[in-house]
Amino acid sequence: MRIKVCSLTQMDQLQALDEAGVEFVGLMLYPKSPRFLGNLLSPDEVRRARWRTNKVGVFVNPTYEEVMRSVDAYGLHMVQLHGDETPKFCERISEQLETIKAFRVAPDDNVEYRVRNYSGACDLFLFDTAGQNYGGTGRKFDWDVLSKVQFSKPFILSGGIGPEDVENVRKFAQGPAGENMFAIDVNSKFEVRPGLKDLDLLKPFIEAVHTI
Ligand SMILES: O=C(O)c1ccccc1N[C@@H]1O[C@H](COP(=O)(O)O)[C@@H](O)[C@H]1O
Repeated sequence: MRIKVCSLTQMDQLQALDEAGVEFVGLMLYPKSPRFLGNLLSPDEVRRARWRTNKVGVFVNPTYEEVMRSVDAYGLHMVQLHGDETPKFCERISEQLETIKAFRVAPDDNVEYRVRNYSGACDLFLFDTAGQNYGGTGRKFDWDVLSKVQFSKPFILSGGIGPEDVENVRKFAQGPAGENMFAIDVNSKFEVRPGLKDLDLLKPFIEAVHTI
């Protein structure tokens, strides 16, 4: 199973995750997040780095110009839209580069209905847990709601996934929704503090996830 590690703010951590074979790393470009990249990394250094990992810019309700400026500055490979972006906006971004549309799932949500207008407007769906803020809740939603959905796009499973979840992810990947599951996404459960990951916790987890 592929893995995305979100909200990195240090060059040495990005380097270590690339060496660990992480497929996607997230750069938090939403200024209101406690994990906001701000000027913690040099865009030039990030753009020039020769990593195999894909750099994903994470945005909440950005303008088209903001996204494109960051794509150029950091050399982003993908964009994750984690707010209330319309299908039209997602489509405009996805004409330029691979686009992940995030959906924050609440109890009893009709996921199939929520995603219905986004099939042609993005490349991947991401399912996270609904909360007071836009993301980084550290809480899981009921993954079973995905088991009944007829998916038109592959998805990334997100929201509160932590070091103890390898077997839960394995079981879910073997179930009815598993064939559409493209990757998992981890974030706050592996933090020392917002923006700084505990690599000792992450590395064995990454290895285990890669066996799924
Ligand atoms: O982490 C944040 O601060 C954040 C803010 C705004 C939008 C998205 C955010 N993070 C995303 O939330 C999910 C799940 O995180 P967690 O595992 O529950 O901490 C992840 O995709 C992050 O990209």
